[in-house]
Amino acid sequence: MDGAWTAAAVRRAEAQLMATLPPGTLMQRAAAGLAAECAALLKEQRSTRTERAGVYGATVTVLAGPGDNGGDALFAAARLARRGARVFAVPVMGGRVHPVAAAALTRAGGRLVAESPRRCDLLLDGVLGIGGRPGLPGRAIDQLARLDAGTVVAVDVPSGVDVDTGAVPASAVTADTTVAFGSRKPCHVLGRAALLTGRLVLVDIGLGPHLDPNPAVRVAGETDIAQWWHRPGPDDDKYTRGVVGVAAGSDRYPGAAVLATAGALAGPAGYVRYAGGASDAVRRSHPEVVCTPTVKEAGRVQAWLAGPGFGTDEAALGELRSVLVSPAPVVLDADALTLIGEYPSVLSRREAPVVLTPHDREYERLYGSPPSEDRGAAAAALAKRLNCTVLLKGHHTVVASSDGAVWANPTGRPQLATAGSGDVLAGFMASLLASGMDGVRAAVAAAFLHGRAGGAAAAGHRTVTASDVARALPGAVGEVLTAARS
Ligand SMILES: NC(=O)C1=CN([C@@H]2O[C@H](COP(=O)(O)OP(=O)(O)OC[C@H]3O[C@@H](n4cnc5c(N)ncnc54)[C@H](O)[C@@H]3O)[C@@H](O)[C@H]2O)[C@@H](O)CC1
Ligand SMILES: Nc1ncnc2c1ncn2[C@@H]1O[C@H](COP(=O)(O)OP(=O)(O)O)[C@@H](O)[C@H]1O
Ligand SMILES: [K+]
Repeated sequence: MDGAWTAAAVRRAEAQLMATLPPGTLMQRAAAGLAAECAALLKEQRSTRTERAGVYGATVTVLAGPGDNGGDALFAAARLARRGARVFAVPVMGGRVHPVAAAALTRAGGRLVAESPRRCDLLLDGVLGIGGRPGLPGRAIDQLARLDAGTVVAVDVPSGVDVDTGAVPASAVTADTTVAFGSRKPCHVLGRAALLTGRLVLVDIGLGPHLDPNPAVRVAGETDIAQWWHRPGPDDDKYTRGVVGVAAGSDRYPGAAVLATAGALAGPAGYVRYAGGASDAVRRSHPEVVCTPTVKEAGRVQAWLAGPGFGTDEAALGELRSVLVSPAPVVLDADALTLIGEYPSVLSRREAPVVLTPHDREYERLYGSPPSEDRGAAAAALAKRLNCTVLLKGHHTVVASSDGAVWANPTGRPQLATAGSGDVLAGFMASLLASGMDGVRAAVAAAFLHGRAGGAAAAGHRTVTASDVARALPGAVGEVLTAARS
C-alpha cells in the first residue's frame, strides 16, 4: 500500500533524514531528480526557437518563490543551464529568492530577470511548495497569464493548492507534470488539486524509511488488490465463491438492472441472482443470471447491491428494507441513497457492513450539504455519521471508512462519467463483497479496477459506454492479477 503524507509529516521525516546528512544534500537530490525529468521532457519536445529537441538551446523560465521550493527550481535550472539551456528566472515575491540557488544559477549562465520572453519551452513552477498557503502571489498570477509554455512542470506541488487536502480555494498553477520529492502529498491524489497535478513523477530522496507508517491518505496499487482477491481453488464451487444479489432496475429502468448484473458477473463471485422488475431484460442479456421478482424470493446471498434504477416509491422502500434485514454486507447506490436520505432510520440496527456510493448530489441528500472541497474529510464525515464505508465518486474517487481512514483512487478518467457506469461499479463491488472482501477493500478495489477498465475502453480516445466498461472489467482484473505475479 502506498500513500500520501501531509506537509507536517513530510517535514518530520525530512528533519530525521537531514540529521544524518551533510547540509544541502536533500535539496541537491531533489534538484538532480527534477533536472533529469525536465531534460527528458525537453528531449521529447521540439523547441519553438531552435526547432530542435533537447536541453541545448531550449528556453526555460523559472517562477521562483522565496523558499526552498524556489531553491529546488533554481538549482535544477542551473543544471539545465550548464547543459546549454537558456534560463530566465523571475522572482515572484518581491525579489526574495533562495540566495545560494540563485547564485548557482547565475554562475551557470542563467539570468534573474523581471520579465522573461513570452514563449518558453519549459516553465518551472517553483513558487510555493509544502510551505505554501493556498493561493498565488499576484506577480505569479500575472506571469502565468502572459507566458506561453510548451510544458509546465510543478516543483513538488502545483503552487497555490492546499497541500494537505487537495482543495483549490484560490488561484493555482495547472501543471502538465509535477515532480514530487520523497512522497506523494494529499494534493497529488485528492480533489481539484489532483487535476492540476497532471502526470506525477516521484523522486526518491531517501525519505521512505522516515515516513510515518500511517499516511494521511492511502493509495492502493496492483499488489494490494491481487493480495485481497479471492482466487478460486480446486475445492471451490459456485456457492463457496460467493453468491451476489442484485436488487436493481424496474419496468421503467431495465438498463440499470442489465448494467449492474454485468458488473456483478465481472467480479469474483460464483453466482449472480437478480431480484426486481426487469427480469426479462436481464435474462436476455445475461442468461447465466438467476432471476426472481422480489428480494424475499431470491434466497440467501453473501452480499447485496440495492438501488440502481429501482425507484423511490413504497415498493422500492420495501425491497430496500428486505435487503437491509439480511445479515449480508450490502452496497447501496442511486435510488437506495435517495431513500436512505429520506428514511435514515432504515440503516439503524444494522450490523453487517454497508458501502454507500454517492456522487456529489447524492452526498448532499445524505449529509444535508454538498461535499466540501476537502473530499477526504467530506467522505470520512459521512462514513462516521452513518457508520458505513463511503465511496465518494468523481474524477478522483475517494473511499472513507467509518473509523476515518481515507483512500484515494489513482485510476479513472473523465470518459467514465457516462450514464450507467456507476451501476456497473456498484454491481462489481457487490461481487467483491460476496467473495469475502471487506467493505473498504471492496470499495477501493472496485474503484481501481473500474477506472482501469474505463481507461482500457477509452484507449485511442474512443467514446465509452457503460457496457464497454463492463466488458473491459475482466481484462482489467486479469491484467492486475498477472502484473502482481510477475
Ligand atoms: N526541507 C527539505 O529538506 C527539503 C525541502 N524541499 C523543498 O522545500 C519546499 C518547502 O520549502 P519552504 O519550507 O521553504 O516553503 P515554500 O518554498 O513552500 O514557501 C516559502 C514561503 O512562502 C511564503 N508563502 C506561503 N504561502 C504563500 C502564499 N500563498 N502567498 C505568498 N507567500 C506565501 C511563506 O512565508 C513560506 O514560508 C518543498 O516543497 C520542496 O520543494 C526539497 O528541497 C527537498 C528537501
Ligand atoms: N470527471 C470524471 N473523471 C473520472 N471519472 C468520473 C468523472 N465523473 C464521474 N466519474 C466516474 O464515473 C462513474 C459515474 O457514476 P454515476 O454518477 O453513479 O453514474 P450513473 O448513475 O449514470 O451510473 C463513477 O465511477 C465516477 O467516479
Ligand atoms: K511549486
